[in-house]
Amino acid sequence: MNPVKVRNVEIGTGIPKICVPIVGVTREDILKAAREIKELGADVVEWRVDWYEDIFDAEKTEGTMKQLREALGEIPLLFTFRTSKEGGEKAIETDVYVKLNQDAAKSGYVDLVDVEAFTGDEAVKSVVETAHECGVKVIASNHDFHKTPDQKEIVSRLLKMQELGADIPKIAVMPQNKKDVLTLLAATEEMASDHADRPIITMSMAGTGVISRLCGEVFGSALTFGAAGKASAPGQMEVEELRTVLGLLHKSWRD
Ligand SMILES: O=C1C[C@@](O)(C(=O)O)C[C@@H](O)[C@@H]1O
Repeated sequence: MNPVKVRNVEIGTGIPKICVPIVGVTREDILKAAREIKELGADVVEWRVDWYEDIFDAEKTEGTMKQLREALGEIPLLFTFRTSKEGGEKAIETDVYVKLNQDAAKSGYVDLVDVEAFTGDEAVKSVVETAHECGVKVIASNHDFHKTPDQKEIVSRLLKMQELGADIPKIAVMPQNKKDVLTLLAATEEMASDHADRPIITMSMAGTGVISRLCGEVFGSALTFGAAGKASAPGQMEVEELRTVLGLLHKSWRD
């Protein structure tokens, strides 16, 4: 397993890292959330730019990104445009999406970018290439807000992300019952133990899947999303509670 180092945070070793999303609409809201998260503490902050009202104005976006970087100090920043196809707030053309991510990587203000793995292989590879040239890490992602694919399919999607050159493959799926949560956990364990040469991130969403956001250290998910106020997906716990549970499990769990 090769951990991924961003600033002072090592993703892929020890307690799963906590990533807190910012889902503000205005620059003011976004910076306010950043200051609050800095107080609360987070290993990584995700800026969900699909919520931002000026995301298609390159100048304003760069200005907000710069201020966000300053507000966060040394906390690593993940830039994520979640498309409406995968549960996000806005639709976007592929070429605009690629450029947005490449510009973010080139800005020097972000440490990681999220690229949706099913954007098209060439598009994904070009984001990965630019990001790596800029020293920025890439999380490839896939979301199913309706169901949980079978174990083989989940593993094959994560493998595809690894093959496309992502530093961290990620998948979020919706359980329709408790067995679906077990399927996600089994796929996580299989991928982490047998196939992955890098950290992975997985979660089963909503209340039914909440256990999957807590047990990453056991089954092999390196990072978990926790909310500071407004959650960016169903099932996220509040950061402080999440940190407590992860710490308690870490104390007693041995492989
Ligand atoms: O990909 C993910 C995971 C997520 O959907 C979750 O379920 O916690 C939350 C999103 O903000 C993030 O980009």
